[in-house]
Amino acid sequence: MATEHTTHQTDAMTETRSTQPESTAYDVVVLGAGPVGENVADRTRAAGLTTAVVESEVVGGECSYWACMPSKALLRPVLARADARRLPGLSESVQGPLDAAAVLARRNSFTSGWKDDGQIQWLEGTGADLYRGHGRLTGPRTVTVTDADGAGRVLTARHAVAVCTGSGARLPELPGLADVRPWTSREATSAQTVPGRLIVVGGGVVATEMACAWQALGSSVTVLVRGKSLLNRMEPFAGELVAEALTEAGAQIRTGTSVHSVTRENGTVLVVTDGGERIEADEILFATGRIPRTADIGLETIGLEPGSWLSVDDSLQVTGHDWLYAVGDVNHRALLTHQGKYQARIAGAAIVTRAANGPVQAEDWGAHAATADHAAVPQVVFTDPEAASVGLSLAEAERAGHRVRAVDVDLSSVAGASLYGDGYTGHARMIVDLEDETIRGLTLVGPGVGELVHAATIAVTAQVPIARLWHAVPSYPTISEVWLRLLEAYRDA
Ligand SMILES: Cc1cc2nc3c(=O)[nH]c(=O)nc-3n(C[C@H](O)[C@H](O)[C@H](O)COP(=O)(O)OP(=O)(O)OC[C@H]3O[C@@H](n4cnc5c(N)ncnc54)[C@H](O)[C@@H]3O)c2cc1C
Ligand SMILES: NC(=O)c1ccc[n+]([C@@H]2O[C@H](COP(=O)([O-])OP(=O)(O)OC[C@H]3O[C@@H](n4cnc5c(N)ncnc54)[C@H](O)[C@@H]3O)[C@@H](O)[C@H]2O)c1
Repeated sequence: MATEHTTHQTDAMTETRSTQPESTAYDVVVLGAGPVGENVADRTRAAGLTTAVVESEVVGGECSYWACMPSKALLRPVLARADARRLPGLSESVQGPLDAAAVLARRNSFTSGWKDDGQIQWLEGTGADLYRGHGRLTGPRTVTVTDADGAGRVLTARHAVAVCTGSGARLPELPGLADVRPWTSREATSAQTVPGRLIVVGGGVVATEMACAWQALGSSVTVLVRGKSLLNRMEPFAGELVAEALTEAGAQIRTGTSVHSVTRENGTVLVVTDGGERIEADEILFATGRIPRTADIGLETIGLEPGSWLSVDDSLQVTGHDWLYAVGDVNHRALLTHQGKYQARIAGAAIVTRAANGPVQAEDWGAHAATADHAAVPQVVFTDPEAASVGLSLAEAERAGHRVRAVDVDLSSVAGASLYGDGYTGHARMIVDLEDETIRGLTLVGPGVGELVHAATIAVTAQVPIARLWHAVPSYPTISEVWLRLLEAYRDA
């Protein structure tokens, strides 16, 4: 790959030569090699733009090592056992505890022992140049990389810098919290032993998934939720059904409960709640949201606020800087790997088109607009039962001023669901826009529904009219027949 090495020193400056970092020019510099940075680089390289990628930890980012992959590796045996336990003839042989050591070992293999050789190989296959070290903007179009030995290197970008530095765990401000050595999502996904008792603080996705995993692996889990319910960004029945199942699995869920203080003595964690209750545990996980990894990336050198989420337009360009893109978690549009990778494809295409002075298709659903971020973000919560959604919930649709109707179906009425497992419990809600009779959102909760959500994503994204959906016939007897029940419920209401 052609790169242009420039030495900024003149002969008159030879005495400073040894202290000036070497400078290398690229078409594109990508800061952060998580799933999103990798995909931006893949797109710009595919179009022949020279591309540098800077990574301070491991290529593959949070998702591969401390988030999606290890968490789902922990949860998969939990969900498989729960499914098996719903089937007479099979349930008798899966009544015992999970082999936690084997589950943790399989999880370890999915993170390649937290080594990134495979991901580096993939990245190098794209033709991008990898720089290991901490990257900071040091002015417009300029990134300085400081490696582990403290040596600096300057990378300049002819066309674009893409900030893809992701997010980190947010901890509440509680006195002495650092001394407690709390778990964040990193420890919750990488722990090598099962704590006897685990307190989980938070009611979001990380809290519910990790409560489900560690309870099944043998911990006694207590979830402290400051609000009234779990998963409160989804339809209310999602949090209710997941809470019921977690409770049935043995976890304790305390809603309306905040941590007043937390200490650790002789290895034991003691939480005093705002109601004065004292709860002891061996570990405590704070699953209390995310902060952007922008505190130390030189934003101040280009007039932006360090530590802030980076606000972007639909082509992922940072407001006020035509050479700067912020893609993935760092822009706070949708903190999900698949959505960040979608943004990466859009941003990559926009960078390539602008570099060639081509026409930018920034209109809704155009090649250079991440419109789905507003209209059709899918998500699967891998708890037992799974909760899957795309688009707007009823509350979100109403808040946005859409004239909608919610259509509800009990999933146990679907033949495929009752075959899937005895006592199948689940629920579906479709949000129909009454202006054009298209679907604005769909939420499914129940065992195995995660694999169903993409059909809904297509329907929402393509704005398929209800009249046409009648011709999309689901196979009998699959859980997908919920679509028929939803259409019937809409027609007959
Ligand atoms: C426990 C957990 C489970 C999750 N499960 C799912 C799931 O099942 N499905 C899903 O879609 N999403 C899931 N997510 C969300 C998903 O992990 C993120 O949306 C995704 O990782 C974001 O990708 P990213 O590339 O934007 O950021 P990251 O994955 O955070 O990658 C950013 C990269 O930038 C690097 N970096 C940061 N600063 C610098 C710097 N100054 N210089 C050089 N490099 C730098 C970091 O080291 C890192 O490698 C989960 C999150 C958590 C916490
Ligand atoms: N399967 C998946 O798709 C998946 C899995 C895990 C995480 N993620 C993504 O990662 C992101 C982060 O997840 P998360 O669960 O950490 O964040 P979240 O924003 O989903 O949930 C945070 C929870 O912590 C609570 N909280 C915040 N501050 C608190 C405090 N001081 N005290 C008590 N409770 C507090 C909130 O009320 C909320 O219940 C999410 O946006 C999610 O999309 C996705």
